[in-house]
Amino acid sequence: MKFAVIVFPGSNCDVDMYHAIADELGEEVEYVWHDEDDLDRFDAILLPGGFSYGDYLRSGAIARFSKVMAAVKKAAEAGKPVLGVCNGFQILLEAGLLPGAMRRNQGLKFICRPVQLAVENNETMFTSAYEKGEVITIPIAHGEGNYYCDEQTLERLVENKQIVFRYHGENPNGSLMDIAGIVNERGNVLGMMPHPERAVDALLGSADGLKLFRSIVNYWRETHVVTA
Ligand SMILES: NC(=O)CC[C@H](N)C(=O)O
Repeated sequence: MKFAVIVFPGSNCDVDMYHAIADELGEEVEYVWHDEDDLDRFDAILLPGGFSYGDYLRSGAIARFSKVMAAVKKAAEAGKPVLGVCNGFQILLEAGLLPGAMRRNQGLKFICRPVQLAVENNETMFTSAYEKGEVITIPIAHGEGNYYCDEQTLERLVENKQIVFRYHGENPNGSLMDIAGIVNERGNVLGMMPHPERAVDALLGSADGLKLFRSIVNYWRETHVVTA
């Protein structure tokens, strides 16, 4: 299975993402610069965190016009797994690949620390290796993670089980319904504020993020590898 890590000017979690896939997961991975327009050779697309274009206007608001985003849309339409973490999530929202928007954190401060998440939906291609309701520890690092959407959208998210991760115990940024991560209706595009790529080894304080990447590989094998 081959992963793409999309790199924008200002990305800063691309190396961690690459490390998680290459060294911890043991799968093929390649960096892809934002001005590429063909992602057909990849099976899954990863949009890492950072400060693309310096977070000017709003986080992700400029990156979504990058050439590569048309190819990300195409991959999403083809049903390939697309994961956006933190700034990657913000870009997916700005690009309209996920519903809703991000506001500044309620306390108006950048927050960088581990938080607890509850796995709300473990029936996605990103979460099948978790138990339903499992509480996991994953670090956050953002200034704009206060997820917001209108009432109708929220109802739809709940009805379709699109809320995948919720903050557990304490909500660090004021997001609606403690939302930490959502998928699109089809279930193949996941955006999340916490950083699973920073939680792939007990040495880093948690390895809980690894199951997310394993779920993607399991999904891909189930759908692509033919066994006798
Ligand atoms: N780690 C990140 O991706 C940061 C995202 C974005 N720049 C923010 O502060 O909200």
